[in-house]
Amino acid sequence: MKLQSLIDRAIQFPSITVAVAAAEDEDVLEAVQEALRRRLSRFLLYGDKEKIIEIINAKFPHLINKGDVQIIHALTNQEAAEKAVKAVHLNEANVLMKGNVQTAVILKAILNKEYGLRTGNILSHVAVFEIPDFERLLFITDAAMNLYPDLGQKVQIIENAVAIARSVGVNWPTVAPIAAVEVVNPSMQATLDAAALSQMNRREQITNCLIDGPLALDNAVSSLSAEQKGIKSEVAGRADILLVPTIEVGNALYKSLTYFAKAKVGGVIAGAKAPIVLTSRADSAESKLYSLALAICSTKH
Ligand SMILES: CCCC(=O)OP(=O)(O)O
Repeated sequence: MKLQSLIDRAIQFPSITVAVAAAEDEDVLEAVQEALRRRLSRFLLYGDKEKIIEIINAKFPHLINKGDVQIIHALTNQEAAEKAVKAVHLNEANVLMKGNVQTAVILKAILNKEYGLRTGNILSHVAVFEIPDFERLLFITDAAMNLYPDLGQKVQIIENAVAIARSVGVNWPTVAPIAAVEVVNPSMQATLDAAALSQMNRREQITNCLIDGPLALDNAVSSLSAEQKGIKSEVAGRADILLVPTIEVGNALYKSLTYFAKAKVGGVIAGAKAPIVLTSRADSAESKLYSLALAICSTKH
């Protein structure tokens, strides 16, 4: 399965409005151009207006006369993030998109008690990868938001990721809580949580998916590795979603897939009032477009 399938799916939904925080970035504006070309969405671009127009004039001149794009000036990245979040809060936009702004700055606005986008649920990051020589899309959570989730938070992180996977057609995803080993070790919290999550799934406390762990990364994604190690698990070698134990594991895995394995990626924050497109600032325009498609698929239409 390819990430292009996300765009094919997103095209079928009615066009929505996306609020971009700190849009003064070439890759962001290229993704905007590609989304407009496919009639995926309209855009409210928040940021340094002069810089945005300068990049558009130099690189994407067709954008400037589009009625589907509105540019709103903001003095700082923080102001751009606040204004974009407020636009979603006020239902002027259906999706929020991180532009050239640090994750921490946009998260602060998202979590604002007055105008932020929190619901009762935990917010968590879900990334989906198309990896060369790997036959299916692989979801990884959480590489960007929750630092050291406890068991209760992991339950909600899985539920958010399952909802995202289902929104793009992976209807009964297999979930591997990842650890350094595939046996329960009382000294390793990740293995204890993985065992508890698997049992909660068996007892239908976590539904719409199949969870089994702990699994190490190799036996989660490779049946051969699982076979060689004698691991009997319905998820081993078949994992659709990898639940990582900490943000460091998730973020390093995310970036090693994109930098070393040349994977393509799309990423969103789930569990908020509206989907939030959140990639690394250094990700390509293509990745930002896939992320937008993922957000559109997961929007309540
Ligand atoms: C999903 C990756 C979040 C991240 O690490 O963003 P930056 O690279 O922009 O810090």
